[in-house]
Amino acid sequence: MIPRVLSIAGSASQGSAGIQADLKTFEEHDVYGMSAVTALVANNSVTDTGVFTQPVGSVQAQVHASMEHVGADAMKTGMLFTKEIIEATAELLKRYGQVPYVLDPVMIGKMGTQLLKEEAVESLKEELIPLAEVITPNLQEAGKLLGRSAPETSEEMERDVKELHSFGADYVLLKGGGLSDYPAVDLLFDGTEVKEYRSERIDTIHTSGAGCTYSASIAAGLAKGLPMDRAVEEAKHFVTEAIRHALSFGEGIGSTYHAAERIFGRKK
Ligand SMILES: Nc1ncnc2c1ncn2[C@@H]1O[C@H](COP(=O)(O)OP(=O)(O)O)[C@@H](O)[C@H]1O
Ligand SMILES: Cc1ncc(COP(=O)(O)O)c(N)n1
Repeated sequence: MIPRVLSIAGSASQGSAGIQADLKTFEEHDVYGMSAVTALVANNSVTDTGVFTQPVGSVQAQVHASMEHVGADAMKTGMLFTKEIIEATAELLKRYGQVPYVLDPVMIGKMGTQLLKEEAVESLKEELIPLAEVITPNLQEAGKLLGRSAPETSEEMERDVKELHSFGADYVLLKGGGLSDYPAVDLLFDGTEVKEYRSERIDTIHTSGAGCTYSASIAAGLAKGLPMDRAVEEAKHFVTEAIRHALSFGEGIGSTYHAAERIFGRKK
């Protein structure tokens, strides 16, 4: 049977991130993608209230529908926005989530939109992180979870990836995309050993959806039965090509190109 992956996340109407990035990424990995939408994010220059949260019952109904009709080999969560949705998601994962679970602790979008309420950070830490096989914070998210400023050097990244492991996920993947003076280095910690995933830094501002694409790609790899280090390695190649061939539509931060690896291959 085709591997199946469910993403519980927000809709990013402009197509680069969130559920849209997840489903495009799942398709590129030949896995069957499903979604439970937590909120619709439609920020633009015309409206200033661009986040439309789903009621908890809607998120529950979507997960029940996909799990009862299809089932899943892996799950991922992205934008969860409220404490109530986080609590409901934790219940759903306990009921259905006996499969690898990738938690992307989405907090702030690249355009500056708040994607997790401040008062929900503690619930994320207490209720969801202990259920995760892997969490994939960026530098700012790592700082927020640890209650201090974001790491600014590779030494601080190494310190933080180790501390984050005590929150209860099996693995922590700390993404170093935000360290602009360094190559794009991410650190994976399993409680014993820190493993490094490195690519060259691509000179672009168009990285919207990079984190979503990376975590969705990891979830797809795990659904196919890859061990964590291989799933991350494959996903790192996938997201690097998606950034290399990012799409600029002329306004603001453009989109990672989810089909890049299929169309252009991997740069040697
Ligand atoms: N300019 C870049 N060139 C190459 N890789 C990058 C670049 N920016 C980010 N990455 C990589 O993209 C992935 C997503 O990371 P990051 O942008 O830090 O996450 P997020 O989108 O959650 O903020 C990581 O593997 C990171 O190293
Ligand atoms: C609905 C939604 N979810 C997540 C992100 C984060 O995107 P990124 O992968 O660029 O951090 C986003 N911008 N919108």
